[in-house]
Amino acid sequence: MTDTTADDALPPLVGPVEVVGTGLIGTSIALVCRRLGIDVVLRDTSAKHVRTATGLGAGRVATGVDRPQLVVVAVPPAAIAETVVEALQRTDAVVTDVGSVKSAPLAAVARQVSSADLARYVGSHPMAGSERSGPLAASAALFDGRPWAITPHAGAGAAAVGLVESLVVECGAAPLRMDPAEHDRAVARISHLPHLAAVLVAGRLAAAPAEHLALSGQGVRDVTRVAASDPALWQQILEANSDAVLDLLGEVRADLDALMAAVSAAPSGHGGPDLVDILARGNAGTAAIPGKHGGPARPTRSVFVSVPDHPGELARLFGDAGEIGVNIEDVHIDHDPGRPVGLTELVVEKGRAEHLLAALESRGWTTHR
Ligand SMILES: NC(=O)c1ccc[n+]([C@@H]2O[C@H](COP(=O)([O-])OP(=O)(O)OC[C@H]3O[C@@H](n4cnc5c(N)ncnc54)[C@H](O)[C@@H]3O)[C@@H](O)[C@H]2O)c1
Ligand SMILES: O=C(O)C(=O)C[C@]1(C(=O)O)C=C[C@@H](O)C=C1
Repeated sequence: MTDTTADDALPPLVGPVEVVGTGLIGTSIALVCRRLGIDVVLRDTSAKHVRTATGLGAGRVATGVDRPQLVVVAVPPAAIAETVVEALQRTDAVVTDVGSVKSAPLAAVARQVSSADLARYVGSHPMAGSERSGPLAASAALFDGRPWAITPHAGAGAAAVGLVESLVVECGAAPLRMDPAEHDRAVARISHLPHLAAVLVAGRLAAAPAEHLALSGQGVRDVTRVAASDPALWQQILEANSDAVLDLLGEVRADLDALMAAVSAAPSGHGGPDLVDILARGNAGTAAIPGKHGGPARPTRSVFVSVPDHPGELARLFGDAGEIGVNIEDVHIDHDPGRPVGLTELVVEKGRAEHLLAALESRGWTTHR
């Protein structure tokens, strides 16, 4: 894997950019391009999605005479290869796709186009998204600071690779060049297995007694968020990467057996050494996840603030944090049923938390230490 990039050496993205698939990812990319003043043309098998995306200001409906500089294919995984082939044959543009799996679509495209056309195709994959689908979930800020894999094949043209990297940089993401097969093994571990773990945990909730669910706190929400994603999309992702996913599931099956043995061996339910080793391995895994901006994760601390449930109060809290000079790394908002306040958790750099607490209190905010 290579961290790129010398921005000034990249070919400029001037457009038009054609986006095929105006869902969450396609419309988000289109919004970024429009913000840069680039002409964006939109295509989708769903006329409703194109209408919604144009209504959001993401671009205009494609015509028969557009000459795109770049085509971005943002359709579901099973439709990627045929859509990339169609774009390579219909235009003379550079073509990228944003699909979650890279090797299988590349192999299918390579079987169907000439090597000259294949040189204009460069796969990519933004590591940003949501459990929501469709254009209404889109945001121009979706890719800010996120990794975005670029997975050129051996015959890809240098200018085509550079143009795709320009798109990634313009979207505010961090480009990482990777071999397609290595990419697929990586996402099996850092995206597909976590998704399946969330699904298994959330599946245990589906028919749970109401009095169990009434106790739900942040832990279960943190672990299950992505399980709310579109099952049809994820079926296609997992089928396209089944070998790498199955290898990991086999390892997890062995881990589960070890975990069950450790729990049952624990003296009077208090956890013996094996159990604590397994739990500590989880600590090591979470510590290994790089921080939002790459490199090791910076230690953070949560600052809890009560926010009155009135229009403008959250904006005032964020404005105050900005004036105090503390960067908010993440935010969670919990509503207290029956009370006109929300509990807002601001995740900030650990060393800045005390300063933020004191400064917010001096401005009249109710904090929880
Ligand atoms: N959802 C995520 O978090 C995420 C993140 C990174 C990459 N991806 C990848 O991006 C791609 C799009 O995912 P999404 O979340 O935006 O899905 P989405 O369902 O929000 O959007 C997909 C869009 O493609 C359209 N479409 C379907 N078949 C088409 C076809 N043959 N031609 C033209 N349009 C077609 C649909 O109508 C829809 O508007 C997928 O390949 C997915 O693997 C998703
Ligand atoms: O944040 C989320 O909701 C996601 O699931 C995003 C996520 C991921 O696993 O990180 C999911 C699938 C995509 O291929 C890329 C990104």
